[in-house]
Amino acid sequence: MSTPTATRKPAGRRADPGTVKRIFGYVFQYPSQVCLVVVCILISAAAQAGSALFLQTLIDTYILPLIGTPDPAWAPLVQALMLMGCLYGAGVLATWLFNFLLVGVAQGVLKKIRDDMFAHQQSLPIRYFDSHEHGDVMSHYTNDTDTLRQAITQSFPQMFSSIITCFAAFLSMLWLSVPLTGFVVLFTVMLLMVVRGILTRSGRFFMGQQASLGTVNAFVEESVNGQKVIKVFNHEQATQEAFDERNEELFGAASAANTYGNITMPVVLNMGFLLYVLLAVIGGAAGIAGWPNLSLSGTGTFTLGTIVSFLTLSRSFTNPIGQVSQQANMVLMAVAGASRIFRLLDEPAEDDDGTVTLVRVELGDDGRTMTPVDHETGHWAWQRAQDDDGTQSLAAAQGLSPRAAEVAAAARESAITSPNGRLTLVRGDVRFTDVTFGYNPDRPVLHDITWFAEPGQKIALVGATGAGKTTVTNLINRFYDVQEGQILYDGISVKNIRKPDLRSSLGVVLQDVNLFTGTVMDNIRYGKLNATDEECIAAARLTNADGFIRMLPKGYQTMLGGDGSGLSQGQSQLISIARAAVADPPAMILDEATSSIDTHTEEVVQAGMDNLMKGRTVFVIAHRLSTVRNSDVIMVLDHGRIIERGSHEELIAQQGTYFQLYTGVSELD
Ligand SMILES: Nc1ncnc2c1ncn2[C@@H]1O[C@H](COP(=O)(O)OP(=O)(O)OP(=O)(O)O)[C@@H](O)[C@H]1O
Repeated sequence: MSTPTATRKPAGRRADPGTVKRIFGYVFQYPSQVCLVVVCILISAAAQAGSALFLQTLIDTYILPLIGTPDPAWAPLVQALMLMGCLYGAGVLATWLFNFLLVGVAQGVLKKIRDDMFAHQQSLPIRYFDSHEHGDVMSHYTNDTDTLRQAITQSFPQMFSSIITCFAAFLSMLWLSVPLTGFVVLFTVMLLMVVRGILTRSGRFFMGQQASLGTVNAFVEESVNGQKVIKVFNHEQATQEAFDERNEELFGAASAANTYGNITMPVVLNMGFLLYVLLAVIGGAAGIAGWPNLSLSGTGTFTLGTIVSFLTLSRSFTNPIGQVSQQANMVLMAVAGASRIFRLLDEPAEDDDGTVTLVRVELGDDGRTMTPVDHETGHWAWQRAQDDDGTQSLAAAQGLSPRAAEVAAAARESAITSPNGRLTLVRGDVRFTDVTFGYNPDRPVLHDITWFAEPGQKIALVGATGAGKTTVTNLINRFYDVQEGQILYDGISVKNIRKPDLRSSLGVVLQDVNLFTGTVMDNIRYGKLNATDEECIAAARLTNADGFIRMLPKGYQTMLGGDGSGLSQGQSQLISIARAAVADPPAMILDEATSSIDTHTEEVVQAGMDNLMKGRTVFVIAHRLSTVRNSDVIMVLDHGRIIERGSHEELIAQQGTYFQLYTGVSELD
């Protein structure tokens, strides 16, 4: 099946509204920890402001009176210092505790998000994977979640803590002098305007940075997978250039975002120093002139203690603004990452309106009575839901074209249904009527296809590359749904069969073998998770995989890498055939399943397959026409249309396209 990268969607570049709310939705799943964190942050901020405020008393009440005193009493000063130490200690302890708690909360949130993402990913339709770059999807689990971790452990708490500290410092400053506080506030408003200007510019670059990171990831993943092809075609240079282009884009977005991000703190710090100097001058002058301080604590004059304390508080007031703006950059980045994560989570899951399920049945002597059972019997049946009187599951005549209605009636006629009408024996009777389909609805790939497979037949689909053979099988197992026409499976519209049941009735072996990390035995057992070792070995024997598996260093216990490393392509294919065989499904789709197996082995495997599929329907797609000779029906597809249909002998006798292809007069093009 072709999945051209060009059709894949680029990553989104704008954060979605409501993202922060959703992040907090996850965070508040840990209510007690979050409450404790808030309390600790409050304690830490109060300790900071309290100790700064205490400086005034310390200087004016405990230190200045001692200056010039011949026999100073140190005890009160020591007590005051100890009190201040306790204040600092409480602050440090609270800060440590909330940081400690946040690590647990953040990791819990990330685990939950990864779980949700992976679970949702399993429910997404094939269309999603066909249209999104795989590396980009993967970067949701790495880069995007990492930015979120930073936001939860650092940015959000620090922002909250900064706001509280700021507020506490503000009240404390009012306590010391209202006019000086007014001056600080005015100065801060100016500072905020500068910071806002910087942040507005950096915000959009952070989203771009996350999206570019996804693109770079996707490209690296694609190049690692395609390393051999790159080398064979000497495309190292071109690949390098393509990578540089993407890397350059990432560099641009990241530099822009971080340049703006990184200048915020220095700007705030330097303006803070300026304020510090201005306050020291104004406070000092006011003190010398003896101006009233007009404080909330009662009007007095500016003492040395007041000025020192006020200066410290002014730092506690402006520094958090710098921290907030610094963290705001991180938050913007996290929101960008989280937006991408939530976009994946919001992708509509594969819909499934099917109600008909697949059950194993014991078949009565009359050939019609069916009793659902748990064990293997070699017979399956489609079971209608309790509330389905047949109009939902069986192909209803209404809304169908006359031809489709006729086919549906004929299919119903030939279906073997239990006396109570709830069970229909699975026989592998598949009928396509007037099916038109395009991956993009505007560009049909299959045009008005009508064909049928009788139970137990081996149906071969042949035709040029891109003719639509794989697409036909994609429609049978409902990776995609038809836009027009109907597909019946034992007289039941495939749309009415629950997708998992439909798919477990169809064993699929693809040309692109995907093995998973694990032993050979595990990989075969993937076809049926509760299969015993004996069943797996029997399946391997049947498909002729047993011989080479026993030659492997540890036989069935040999570990395989996810890419089937250590095996030849043909051997990987044999394992995937054994995997399908162990599932023992009622019908099978073999899409170029034996293309990498030598002709001799293929004959043996084919014999095993024929054995396995006796009495069941098999759909075979093969370019090697010798392998489809013994099919009951061969259909020749050309540009999405069936142009010939018949047995090998019939088609040869017709001397049409198949004859030309078979005899080599014409090539598949
Ligand atoms: N996921 C997809 N998205 C969009 N177009 C697709 C997709 N898969 C296949 N196509 C297009 O549909 C057409 C039929 O493809 P299909 O894979 O069915 O051909 P095929 O006959 O199986 O070819 P081959 O013998 O090369 O496997 C092609 O033009 C192909 O480009």
